[in-house]
Amino acid sequence: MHLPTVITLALATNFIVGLYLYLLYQRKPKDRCFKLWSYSCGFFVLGSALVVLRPYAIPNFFSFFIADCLLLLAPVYLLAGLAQFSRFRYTKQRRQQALGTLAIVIAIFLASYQQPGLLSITVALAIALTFCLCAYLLHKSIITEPTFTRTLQSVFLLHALVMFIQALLVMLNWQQLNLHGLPESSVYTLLSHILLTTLTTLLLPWLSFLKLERKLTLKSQRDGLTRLANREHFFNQLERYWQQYPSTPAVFMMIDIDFFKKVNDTFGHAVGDQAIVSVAKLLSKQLRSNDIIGRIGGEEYAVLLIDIDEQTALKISHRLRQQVAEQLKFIEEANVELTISIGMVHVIPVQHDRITAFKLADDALYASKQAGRNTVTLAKFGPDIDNGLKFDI
Ligand SMILES: Nc1nc2c(ncn2[C@@H]2O[C@H](COP(=O)(O)OP(=O)(O)OP(=O)(O)O)[C@@H](O)[C@H]2O)c(=O)[nH]1
Repeated sequence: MHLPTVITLALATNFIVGLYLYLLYQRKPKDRCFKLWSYSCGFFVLGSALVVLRPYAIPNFFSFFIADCLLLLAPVYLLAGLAQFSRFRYTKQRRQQALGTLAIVIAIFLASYQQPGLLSITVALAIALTFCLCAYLLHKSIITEPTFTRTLQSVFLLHALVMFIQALLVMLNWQQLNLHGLPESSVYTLLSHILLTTLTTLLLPWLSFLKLERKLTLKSQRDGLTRLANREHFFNQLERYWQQYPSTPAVFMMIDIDFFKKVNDTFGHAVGDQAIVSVAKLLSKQLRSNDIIGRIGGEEYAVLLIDIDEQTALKISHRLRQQVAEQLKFIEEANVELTISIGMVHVIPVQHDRITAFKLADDALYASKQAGRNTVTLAKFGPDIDNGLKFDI
C-alpha cells in the first residue's frame, strides 16, 4: 500500500464523516455524542496533517507536541461521545478523574516532545489505553444491537493491540528510529492505525440509526398518556414471561377506574386524563420494578405481579385500592373521588394458559363491579374456564 495515498484517503474520509456527524448534531443538538464524534474526526485530521508536515521547517512544538495531543484527543472524544450515547453515569468525580489523567498525559507529552522516540511510546500507550476504555464502556452500556456492539468492541480492542505493538516496536528498535521516532518496521502498525481509525469513523454514523431505532421502538411500546406499556407491548411481555419463567408463580391483575364516565362528564376530559395518569403513577410507584404494568384500554390497566403467592398479592391489591381511594381525591383542583376495582387470578405459567388467565381476571373484575366497585375479587382456575371459582374479598 502506498502510504501517502492511504493517508490522503483516510484524512478525506475522516473529514467528510466528521462533517456529516456535525450536521447530524446541528439537526439534533440534544444528541451531543454526534458533536463529540465530529470533533474526534476533526482532531484526527488536524493531528495527522501536522504529522505530515514534520519534514518541513515547522517548530517541533506544533509538529510533535500539538500534533500528538490532537491525535490523542481523537480517541478521547470518541470515548466521551460513547459515554454520552450509552448514557453512562458521568459523575462529577469521574469527570474530574478523566480530566486529571488527561492533564497528566499531556504534561508527559510536553516533557518528552523533543525526544521523538519517547513521545511515540507515550502516545501509542495513551491511545491504546483509551481504546481499551472505549471497549470497556461498550461492554458496560446498554446498546440494544449486540452484533454491532461486538463488532465495534473488536475494532477498539484490535486498535489497542496495534498501538501496544507499535510502542513495543519502538522500544525494541530504539537505536534505529526515524524522524517520527518510529522504526521502519512500524509502517504496518501505522497503516493499521490509520485504517482502523477510518473504519471506526465509518461505523459511527450507524450508531445514529441505532439511536433512532431505539427511540422509535420505545415510542411504539409506550402508551402516550401514561408512559406505561401499551396493550400490545404488555401482552408481548406477558408472552415472554410465560416462555422464560414457566414454573414461577405470578398474579394476573386487571384494574379499572370506577364510574370514570362520570369523572369525564363532571370535570371534563382534561381532568379525566389527569386521573388516568395519577392512577398509572401510583401503580408504578407501589409495584416492584420487575412487575409488568400496562394500560390496556381507556381507564383499564393490567398488571403481572411476578414471583408472588396469592395471599401477598391480595394484600398488595387491597393496598392499591385503599391508596387510590385515599390519595387521589384532588386532581387539578377538582374534587374528584377516584376508586378502582380489581380482578385477579394466581397463575403458574406451565399449568395455566395466559388467555384463560386474562379471561378469569376480567371476569373477576366484572364481579368486583357487580359487587359495588372499590373491591378486589380473586378468581381461581377451575376444571374449565366457566367453572373458574370466584371469591369476593
Ligand atoms: N379522559 C379520558 N377518558 C377516556 C379515555 N379513554 C376512555 N375514556 C372514557 O372512559 C369512560 C369509560 O366509561 P365506562 O366504560 O362506561 O365505565 P365507567 O363509567 O368507568 O363505569 P364502570 O367501569 O362500570 O365503573 C368513557 O366515558 C370513555 O370515553 C382517555 O384516554 N381519557
